[in-house]
Amino acid sequence: MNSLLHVRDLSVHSPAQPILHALSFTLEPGRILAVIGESGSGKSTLALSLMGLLPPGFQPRGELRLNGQNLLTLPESQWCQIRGKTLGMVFQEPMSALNPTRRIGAQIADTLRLHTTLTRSEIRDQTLVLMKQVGLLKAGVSERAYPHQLSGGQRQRALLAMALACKPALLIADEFTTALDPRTCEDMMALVRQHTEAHRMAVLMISHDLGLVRHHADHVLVLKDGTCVEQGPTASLFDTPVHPYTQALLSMSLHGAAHAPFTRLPVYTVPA
Ligand SMILES: Nc1ncnc2c1ncn2[C@@H]1O[C@H](COP(=O)(O)OP(=O)(O)OP(=O)(O)O)[C@@H](O)[C@H]1O
Repeated sequence: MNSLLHVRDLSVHSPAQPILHALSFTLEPGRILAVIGESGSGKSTLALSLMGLLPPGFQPRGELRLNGQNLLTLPESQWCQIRGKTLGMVFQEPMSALNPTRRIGAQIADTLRLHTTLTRSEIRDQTLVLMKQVGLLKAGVSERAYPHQLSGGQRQRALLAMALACKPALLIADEFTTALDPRTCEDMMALVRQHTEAHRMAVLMISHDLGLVRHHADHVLVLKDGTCVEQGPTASLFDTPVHPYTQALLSMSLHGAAHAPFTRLPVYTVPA
């Protein structure tokens, strides 16, 4: 089996309620898997499980294998080695992921310093290469700028530079394009695609933008109330959705709702 990520029977309980129910899927190197579903369906909980960042009191069960290793059994010290190196992460709100007191160049360099054996001058050169790749240099952003001196889109570009710095095997992207203008969004996705092709990076992408998902994802997994109701190759899932919930989700997007947060869909009960 070629899978980079093998999720089997992943369930997550919060102290109050079950959040995810026996999710199973695989992700191969170089592939993009999109997870879609209404607000509250558990997409971010899945992303946080994959990064070992579940809130206190949340209990994951099952198997989350990355390159064969079950992440759910790892101590925090080993998670710290994986995050930023094998696992890259980008989120919707970049300000919460950036240190407001450190310059952008230094924060990108930190990732390289932590996870590579590059020399000081190689790190400086590579930081500039990354800033160029994500379009920060072209936008006139200096490596000496602080996060508050950047626009939201520029901060997101800086976060992507940090996430891609160590050429991760898997990128978790949780609604990271939501606040971006269409041009920046396409630039960012193009860079992500370049990494999937050049470095065989796999991507688990969470998005409410079904146009973006259709254009960029290879596979799609549909979540409803923490349960996977349908998953499959993007073209067939969009062209011939089988599950009534998927049909309803996609028909909402046809009516122009793809770029807005989902409103509640008609209640559909998943058969036991
Ligand atoms: N820190 C938390 N404490 C308690 N419950 C939480 C917490 N975070 C999320 N939940 C609950 O877990 C469920 C799934 O939330 P989650 O954020 O994973 O959904 P989502 O699909 O990512 O939603 P959205 O699209 O709005 O980001 C919801 O019922 C939510 O209330």
